[in-house]
Amino acid sequence: MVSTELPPIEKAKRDAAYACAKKHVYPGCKLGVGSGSTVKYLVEYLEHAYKAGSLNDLVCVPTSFMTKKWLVDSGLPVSDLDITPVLDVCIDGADEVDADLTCIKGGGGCLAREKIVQHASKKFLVIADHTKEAVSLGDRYQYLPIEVLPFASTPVCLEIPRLFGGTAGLRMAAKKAGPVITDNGSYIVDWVFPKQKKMDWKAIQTKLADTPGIVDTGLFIDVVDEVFFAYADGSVKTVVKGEVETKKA
Ligand SMILES: O=C(CO)[C@H](O)[C@H](O)COP(=O)(O)O
Repeated sequence: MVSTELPPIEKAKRDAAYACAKKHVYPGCKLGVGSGSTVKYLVEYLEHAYKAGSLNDLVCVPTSFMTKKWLVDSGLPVSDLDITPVLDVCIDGADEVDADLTCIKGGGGCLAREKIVQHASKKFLVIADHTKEAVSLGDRYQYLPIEVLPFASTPVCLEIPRLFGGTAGLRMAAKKAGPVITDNGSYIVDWVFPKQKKMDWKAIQTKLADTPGIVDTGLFIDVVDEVFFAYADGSVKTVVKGEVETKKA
């Protein structure tokens, strides 16, 4: 659809996004749209398909300020969960995906809204370049983003290492003095977890979700229906709960 030469990693992100959207987005689809640089290519695909008339009556529910702006700038129909509380499909990126399709998300700080939109969707699909593929979480990406109410941030930073080891600290802004503020007005605590082979992520998620002040974590467990991993050679592998299929893009 777009033939611009891209660096290999960007091309892989685009291949993953296009392959997923071609298979799963249809006219009238109520679509949750994730956040991050891979999702930017999903928005590019949607714009072209919508303007070409092949995605009539599409409705997009964004997971972040940034994605909403991309959708609006692309002329795509934008809604929210008050108007469109039940979605057909949600497509999002990830920071790492393990062999059980458990994901770490939140590198862009949008994890709470991403999880809410995912939960509102009948199907959840992940698009990723090959650098996100792992056997176990922590193989490539060493920290878990956690959204925290500002009032609770110091106790939470102390409690997480006490419970599970590692270190935890506030994510600091790059072009502002002080912490990153999420779209919900919260902080992000990045927990650098210990590099153990077997972490019980379900138990960790339960414990963290029970901790006062934690809004949510970037762990997405047992919610992924299909992952699209794209590689530098142009192939795209889809993984559906244990079943793998690889296609040339
Ligand atoms: O969870 C996210 C944002 O909160 C993103 O989906 C994740 O960080 C992947 O981003 P990218 O596609 O830029 O690598």
